Amino acid sequence: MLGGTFDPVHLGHLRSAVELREVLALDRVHMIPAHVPPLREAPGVCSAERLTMLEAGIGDAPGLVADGRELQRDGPSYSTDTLVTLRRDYGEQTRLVMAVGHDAFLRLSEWHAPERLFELAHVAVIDRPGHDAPLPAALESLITGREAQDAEALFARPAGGVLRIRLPSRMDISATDLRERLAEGRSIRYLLPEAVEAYIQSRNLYR
Ligand SMILES: Nc1ncnc2c1ncn2[C@@H]1O[C@H](COP(=O)(O)OP(=O)(O)OP(=O)(O)O)[C@@H](O)[C@H]1O
Ligand SMILES: O=C(O)c1ccc[n+]([C@@H]2O[C@H](COP(=O)([O-])O)[C@@H](O)[C@H]2O)c1
Repeated sequence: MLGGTFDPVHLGHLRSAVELREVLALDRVHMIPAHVPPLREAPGVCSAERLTMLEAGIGDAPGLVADGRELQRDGPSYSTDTLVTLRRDYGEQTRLVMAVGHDAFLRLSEWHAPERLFELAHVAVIDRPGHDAPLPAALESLITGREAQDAEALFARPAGGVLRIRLPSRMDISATDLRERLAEGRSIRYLLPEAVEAYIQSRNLYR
């Protein structure tokens, strides 16, 4: 699972998904837009449009799935609730991984039921350029004893571990920067898939 606000999806997300799948030999990466992101203000673009952009961005990429399951629930889109549904789909013994960028990981101890999260999945932390702040004390204690040195050690169990990953193509791209560029009438070309740019232009989003 790679969840996000995806407002809009960009190449930082998509390359991370492709490389996670390769590096961890995953069958599938479910990219799941948050309907109601729990720890940030409501996005300017509705979840249905963010899902449409994600579908356009993924195109026919093997193993990547634009998964709209969080749009089916009201209230904050807690990742534990989503992982419960993925667990139900894949069964108790399947190894599940929730991937987050380092910036999102830093706030994990503020999430809804973080201990429960580790009963449901492993957490893979993706290194992200410009985001190297040290872990807060509450997070350090949450992950004590959970860190795995490599994928083999992580996957000895179906859930409960933490793995830090430095993916080959780290990209200094953020949705915040894309929204600012669009608001200022500057180019976003080559920072996200052309199909997503075309959708944004056709709907005049982020102006
Ligand atoms: N360039 C990137 N490289 C690696 N991980 C990323 C990158 N951009 C986002 N992520 C991760 O993808 C997930 C979803 O991110 P999100 O949709 O919030 O994108 P964002 O670019 O961080 O957006 P915003 O600037 O609006 O906060 C988070 O776990 C985030 O850390
Ligand atoms: O479950 C939570 O409490 C929770 C709190 C904050 C963020 N998340 C999830 O983390 C992912 C990245 O969030 P964001 O805000 O960085 O786009 C996305 O799937 C969110 O739903 C989840």
